[in-house]
Amino acid sequence: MEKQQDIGTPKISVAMTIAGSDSGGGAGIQADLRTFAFHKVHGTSAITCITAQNTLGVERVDALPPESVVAQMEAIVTDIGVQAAKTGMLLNQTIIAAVAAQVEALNLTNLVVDPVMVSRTGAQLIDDAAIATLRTALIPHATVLTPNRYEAQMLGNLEIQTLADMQSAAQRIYQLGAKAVLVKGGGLQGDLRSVDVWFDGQQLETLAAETVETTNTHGTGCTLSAAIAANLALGYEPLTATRRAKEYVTTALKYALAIGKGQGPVGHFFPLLVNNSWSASS
Ligand SMILES: Nc1ncnc2c1ncn2[C@@H]1O[C@H](COP(=O)(O)OP(=O)(O)OP(=O)(O)O)[C@@H](O)[C@H]1O
Ligand SMILES: Cc1ncc(COP(=O)(O)O)c(N)n1
Repeated sequence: MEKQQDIGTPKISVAMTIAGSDSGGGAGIQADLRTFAFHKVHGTSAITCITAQNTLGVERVDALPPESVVAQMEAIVTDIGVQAAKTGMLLNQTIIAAVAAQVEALNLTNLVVDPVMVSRTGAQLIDDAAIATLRTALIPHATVLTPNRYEAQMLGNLEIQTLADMQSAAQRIYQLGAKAVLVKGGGLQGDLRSVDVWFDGQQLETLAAETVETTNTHGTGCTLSAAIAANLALGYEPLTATRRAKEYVTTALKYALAIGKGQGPVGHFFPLLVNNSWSASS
């Protein structure tokens, strides 16, 4: 018998998401793992809570015990190892405190913190005690912190209407200790919806993209932070990782999925479209 040729084992980067499950598959863990897969990064997950959710909204949320979240992180990092991680919906103060302590204990360095506190429509998702712990215990560990308009208003303690307001917010929030802050424009009006502002203590950058006219925007924030983490895992510098992630989100928004009766999710796998159809048959 002929000897099988050794083709070797290709190396793959690994990323971890610490976030909630979205039963509708549009945001949370599901969006993060699809984003990692698109970037050819192996995705691992520490689940914080289970949401009963669809394109119309969240019906119910069940938290996992903080010990479970911490154990998932430990199981992943001590065996497989990760080159980058992101946090999404952490839900309550005890989970936030436990995740922050574990980030420190496991010495996670490339960390994207998506401070899921207020929805794009302005509804507060976590209580004040949880926000306080996020601010003091987790945010200082962030390589990139990605608040949306309302989260930035809360963290920066100011109103945001204009590009100048976004710039002030990024500079103020930077004082909380993240290495870089990206204030996202999705919750603003007109073309500011597709503009984000970056501040890393030195560079103040405006990241602008084409505005996509769609109501199917569910999961854009999760997808952006997961794509930043994927690009960090691939070895890109934080600002480059963020620019690449923004390009990905913009294209995914162009191919957003018109499913459900509400806001459909972005189309993570647009390169798989054939003749503008998702149908598997030719
Ligand atoms: N209509 C749009 N066209 C292009 N880019 C957009 C649009 N809406 C949002 N974005 C971009 O999507 C990313 C996510 O921003 P957004 O402010 O929507 O975050 P979020 O509120 O956390 O997300 P979500 O809407 O999923 O809760 C940002 O880079 C933002 O600029
Ligand atoms: C489980 C879970 N996590 C996060 C979000 C917010 O998602 P996004 O801000 O990307 O719409 C969500 N709706 N559900």
